[in-house]
Amino acid sequence: MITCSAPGKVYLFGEHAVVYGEPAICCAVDIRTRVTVSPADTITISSSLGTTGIDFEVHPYVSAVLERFREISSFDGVDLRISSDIPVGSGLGSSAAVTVATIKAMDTLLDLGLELDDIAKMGHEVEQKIQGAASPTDTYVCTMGGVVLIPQRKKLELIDCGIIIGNTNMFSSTKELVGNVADLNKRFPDVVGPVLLSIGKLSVIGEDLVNNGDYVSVGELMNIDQGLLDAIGVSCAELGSLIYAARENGAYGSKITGAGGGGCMVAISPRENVDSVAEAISMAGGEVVVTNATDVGVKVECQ
Ligand SMILES: Nc1ncnc2c1ncn2[C@@H]1O[C@H](COP(=O)(O)OP(=O)(O)OP(=O)(O)O)[C@@H](O)[C@H]1O
Ligand SMILES: C[C@@](O)(CCO)CC(=O)[O-]
Ligand SMILES: [Mg+2]
Repeated sequence: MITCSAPGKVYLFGEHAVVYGEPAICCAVDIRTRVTVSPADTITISSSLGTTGIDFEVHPYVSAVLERFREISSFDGVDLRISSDIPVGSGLGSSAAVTVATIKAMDTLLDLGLELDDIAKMGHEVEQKIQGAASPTDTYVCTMGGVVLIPQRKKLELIDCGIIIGNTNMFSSTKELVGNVADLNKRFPDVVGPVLLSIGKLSVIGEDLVNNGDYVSVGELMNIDQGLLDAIGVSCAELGSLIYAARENGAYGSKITGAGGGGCMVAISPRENVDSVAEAISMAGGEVVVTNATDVGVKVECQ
């Protein structure tokens, strides 16, 4: 029996624009998905979503990973169990974490010796296949851990401040939100194009600010990013009220994280303000997760 885990993530800047090749800065957080595999005669996938075989309705990401391993290796079956602290479909990279943890678990079970870069690449291919369009960001950061700049795949300094997540508990599908932005861009390219370019500029400026620990400026740029994300239709009233509650109660900055349209917002704050920001988000109706950046990417938990 082998158990592997991978972390969730929050975006400081750049979700959606990164799908169009713009830069993004993304940070792994200390909330993890665990995948346990043992050899079996047939394929069984068990999670909070149900128990299935290969099933692209219920378990699309894991099914795609297992099909991929059928192409590169041979195995009769596998008993695969998922347990996760990352809320599903909420902008914290649950799909990337389950994909990458499954790849590492199958790699370890079949003794294939994949490198981390191979795992991130396979994870990206799986997200592209299932979502239609996907950037390499989520699968790369949850493979490598830390704070990463995409598309350069460059590690930045780990951020050392409070990270407070507020979950609206409204499910949102990344595939659907990415599709909505694509439609808007098709209809109004002269407006949406420059917005996506501006989002990309935030990461160009943000790289040094992150490395220098200038979280006041990082927070200001996160607030600008939120305005631009709202402009392309991926915010909503519930996210907005959590985002403003955080800003009014001591956050450096706050914004949607991930696909938006529901799911989670993220705030960064001085450590001494974490409690007041968390309480404000909770009072505004959000489910709060206080977390930290983590350098620990995908890993074997036990073997
Ligand atoms: N613990 C889990 N068990 C089984 N499947 C999961 C699990 N976590 C995520 N998934 C799969 O990932 C899908 C959600 O992925 P989606 O990309 O829409 O959201 P997300 O990854 O949480 O958010 P984002 O991509 O914005 O960070 C689920 O519908 C399911 O197919
Ligand atoms: C919305 C998006 O930019 C982030 C999802 O976490 C999609 C992607 O990068 O694949
Ligand atoms: Mg996802």
